[in-house]
Amino acid sequence: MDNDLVDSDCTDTDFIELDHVEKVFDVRKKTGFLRRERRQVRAVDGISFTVARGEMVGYIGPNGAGKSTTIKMLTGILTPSGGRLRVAGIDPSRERTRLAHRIGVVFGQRTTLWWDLPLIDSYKLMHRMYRIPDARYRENLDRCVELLELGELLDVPVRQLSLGQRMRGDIAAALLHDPEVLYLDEPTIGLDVISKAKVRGFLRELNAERGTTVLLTTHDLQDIEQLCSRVMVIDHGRLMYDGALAGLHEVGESERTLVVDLERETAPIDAAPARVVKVEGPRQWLAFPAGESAAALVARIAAEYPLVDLSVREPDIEAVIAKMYAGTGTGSGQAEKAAS
Ligand SMILES: Nc1ncnc2c1ncn2[C@@H]1O[C@H](COP(=O)(O)OP(=O)(O)OP(=O)(O)O)[C@@H](O)[C@H]1O
Repeated sequence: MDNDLVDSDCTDTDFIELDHVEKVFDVRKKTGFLRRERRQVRAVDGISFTVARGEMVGYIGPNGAGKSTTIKMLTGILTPSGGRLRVAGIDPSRERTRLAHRIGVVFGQRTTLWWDLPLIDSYKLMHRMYRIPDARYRENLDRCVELLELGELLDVPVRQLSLGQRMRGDIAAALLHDPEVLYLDEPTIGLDVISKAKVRGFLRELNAERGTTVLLTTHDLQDIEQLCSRVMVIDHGRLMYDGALAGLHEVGESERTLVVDLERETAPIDAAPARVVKVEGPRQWLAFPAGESAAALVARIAAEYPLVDLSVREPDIEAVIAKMYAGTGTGSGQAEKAAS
């Protein structure tokens, strides 16, 4: 990584910096045959936070919360309506091209690859577009091909790749120019368990080895649990929580579910504070506080019951956030305001 490229007006602790950032969209809505009403949608409503160099942070919230809008401002695609925003000391919307050499972006629902070209041709085009020195391009490509298992896929047109293969291809594309910051918008959406594990493993390694700063939006709490020590929750464009995932579970009093398969039907398992919420033959579902260790609970059950198999299900983000609001009485903020 090119540490010598770091701007002097940015320190390692405020590598990404948002200070009361706002984004307001003007929307025209048809209200009658010839009538249109102008409305303002306050997609991001005064958000402030900093991310240190090398941090991996989850950025989560319900649909329409303002996550993508924030990421688009952080890449320079959108200009904030108010507030101050810097990435590596750069104002993204003013110096979008300069910033592009320092950041990588992966949108899970869209691809940056050329649909009809073999994967390797997209990478060759990026090599030239970003003017990546040959040796560095080769080194980064080899590393991504190895760790993301892309070797067999390089000559396959992107349109023929599975979703998981395409996602790994997109992640490699975002990293060929050695970005210091990687924004990932739903990188595991629609992937099967094995593909998710590959993507997560790769991101962990990237962060550990290269110190790449990662900002991750996702609806999958396991992404956060396995990758991020810090999570920020936004809703209605406002920052509602910033801290550890375990703390979020406490605020939201959320529960995880342990699904156990026993050798035979038994009476409901007695393992407080976990409680049986459903029984179907030899399979039982136990809800337990998300902040508690699943390993300790499993060990207790395994010692007393004929356990054959088990899995742990995470609460979904919407449920955690809904409970969080129920506990604090917040979250009913108005995101939309009539402009005139
Ligand atoms: N270009 C736009 N014009 C008008 N409104 C917009 C525009 N882009 C986003 N919005 C609105 O801003 C709000 C925040 O949208 P955003 O896409 O940032 O949410 P999100 O948290 O990424 O949601 P999701 O999880 O569904 O992707 C929504 O109300 C959305 O309808």
